[in-house]
Amino acid sequence: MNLESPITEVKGIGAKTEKLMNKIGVYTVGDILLHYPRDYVRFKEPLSAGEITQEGIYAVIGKITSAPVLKRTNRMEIVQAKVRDTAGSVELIWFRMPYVRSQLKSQETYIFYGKVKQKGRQFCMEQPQIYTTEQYQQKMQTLQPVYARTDGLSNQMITKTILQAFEEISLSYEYLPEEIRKKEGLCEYNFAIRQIHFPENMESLTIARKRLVFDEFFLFILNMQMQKEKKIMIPNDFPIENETVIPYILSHLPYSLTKAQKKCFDEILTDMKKGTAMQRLVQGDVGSGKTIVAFLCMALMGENGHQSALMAPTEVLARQHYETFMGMCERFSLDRKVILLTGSLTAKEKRRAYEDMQMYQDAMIIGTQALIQEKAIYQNLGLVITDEQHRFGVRQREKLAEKGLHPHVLVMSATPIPRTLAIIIYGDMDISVIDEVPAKRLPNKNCVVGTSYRKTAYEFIRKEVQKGHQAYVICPLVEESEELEAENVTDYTKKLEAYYGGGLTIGCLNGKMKPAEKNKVMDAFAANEIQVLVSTTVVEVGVNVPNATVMMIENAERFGLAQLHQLRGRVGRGDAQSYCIMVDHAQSKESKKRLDILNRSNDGFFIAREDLKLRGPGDFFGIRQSGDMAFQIADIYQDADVLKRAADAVKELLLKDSMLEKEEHRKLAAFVESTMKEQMNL
Ligand SMILES: Nc1ncnc2c1ncn2[C@@H]1O[C@H](COP(=O)(O)OP(=O)(O)OP(=O)(O)O)[C@@H](O)[C@H]1O
Repeated sequence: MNLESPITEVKGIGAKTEKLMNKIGVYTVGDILLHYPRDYVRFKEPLSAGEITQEGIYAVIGKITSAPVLKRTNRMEIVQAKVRDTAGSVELIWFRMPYVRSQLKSQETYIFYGKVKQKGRQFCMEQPQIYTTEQYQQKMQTLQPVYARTDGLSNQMITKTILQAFEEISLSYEYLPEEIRKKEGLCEYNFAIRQIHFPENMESLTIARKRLVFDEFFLFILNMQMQKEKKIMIPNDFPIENETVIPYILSHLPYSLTKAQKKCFDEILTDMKKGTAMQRLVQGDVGSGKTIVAFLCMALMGENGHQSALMAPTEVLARQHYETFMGMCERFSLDRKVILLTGSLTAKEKRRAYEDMQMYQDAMIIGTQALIQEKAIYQNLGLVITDEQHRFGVRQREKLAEKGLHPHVLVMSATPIPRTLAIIIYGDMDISVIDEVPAKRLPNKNCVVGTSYRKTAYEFIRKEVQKGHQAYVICPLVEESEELEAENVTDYTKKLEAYYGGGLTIGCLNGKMKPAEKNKVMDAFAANEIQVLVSTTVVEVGVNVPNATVMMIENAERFGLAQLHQLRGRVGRGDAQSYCIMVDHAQSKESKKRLDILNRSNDGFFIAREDLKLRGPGDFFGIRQSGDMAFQIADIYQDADVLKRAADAVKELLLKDSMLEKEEHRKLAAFVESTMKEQMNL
């Protein structure tokens, strides 16, 4: 077995599990090993039965007071037992596990681990894991991985598969040159990949993570720099001869551009008139007005007879932009074809979109990744605008170039990255910054509260809705989790429905829904048919419903500051005063300190800088700052130092051996080559 072997070669993986694995992007043995945990949990200090006073995940220590009983219903067998102390008891229930009965001996002490629910006045633990005291002590030393997963594929199944894969595979390669590894004090790849899944302790996890983060940055920058070396300047094939559309649009806009928007557009215009194709990044804080800049660019292209495309990260956003652009064309009486191309269009609609792309040489085309697939054939594509999530790297440019296309490229980013870091990450691009929001807008009012404040928050939401406004409530999880204690949208929606008792219309949105369902919910929210939207972070990037004025975030402590800032950027987009309520479940000193930064400022760049100051190595549980960047484990904020070191290491390496031809760099060259090929297969 090797890394390229199909996942079915791992013992125990049949066709059914294979399908589920595919759903989380796992096709090969290599894929599952790169499916890093998204969190870790420590086994908790055990409590005695009487110490349990509310629902949650617990370890309960105690004696089984009487022999477990086995009950048979016509559907299944159920084993029941009880742990008891003088202050209380917890009932234990196992479904479809009759063998448990013979495992447990009356009057012996065990530790039971699992989720406790309250049924009437009795606390109940369902499907608890059983440990002896010694076994549990050992477990407490280790950290348990928690993986991103899908319905039907349990954390245990993923864990088992990875353990099995480690048994069967020999991981002996080390591609990082010894010199770099030593200088940077990095552990071996072998060690890192094992420890990231099954860390022996916190220290080894930190060591492992350091290595993998370094690798990710190092390979990314190396790739970029090597391509840059090879790259010949692409000539600008799209002359701008007519600019009249710009002053025309600007004079018909209901507002005037901010100074920062103007400066940014001027920089773009200068690029477009240069002899070579543009490659520019526009960084703008949430709500700073990037969309109008994109529209101006695309209108200009159309005016000069060139097509342009805007690639959004999600269907929801693509549709939103499409509607906005259609609306603007109408308002400015611009006779320009706007085409929508996304994966969820029907076959007939897609065919129509392709035909329109053939017919209208000056069209504005808006869509998702579907825009760069085989069947999308352009006429004279002069400009591609994308966002950082699908950062249109050299690879994708090559993909377009294969089709004979060399458009200008504009990348839009709402992640406020300090300039020093942006220069490294976007080393192959020029950078513009929109560093102000429209002046008339009222800054959001923020508060950080505990869970006891919920009722007040719900009543506040009710009042805002009565005024005609809308609210978002964000939860970290889609559904209840066995491993993580955090709110989930499924149960929360029910809870809110029960609370408001039909008085308010509640909607539910999450990433697992089909695109068509998501569109329906978003359309209903945009039309104010849904007044309170309970959602995961799928609304994070770019959603623009200016009528929404409340953003309530449950488990705010579980999100990165940049992510929270993005989330609250969904409100305060219209004229009305908006509010962000962050519910801190941890109430720890650290979480208070972090959330206070958001409380104090609405400026994304300030937040990013403060966040950098606060963070230390190893400070990463449950928090992925910039999940929207191209990195799997590395985090540009938290790992800013490593990013700089990796950039220096690449520079030094390429100075010595610019094409990686030396013997000691062979393995690295081969590795870079293979990762590049992978990226080509988009
Ligand atoms: N100069 C301006 N003055 C007043 N309003 C503006 C200005 N520019 C844009 N807007 C409005 O501000 C709102 C937010 O703009 P836009 O959707 O472009 O934000 P964005 O930069 O894409 O932010 P995000 O990254 O959060 O999506 C829109 O409703 C837009 O019409």
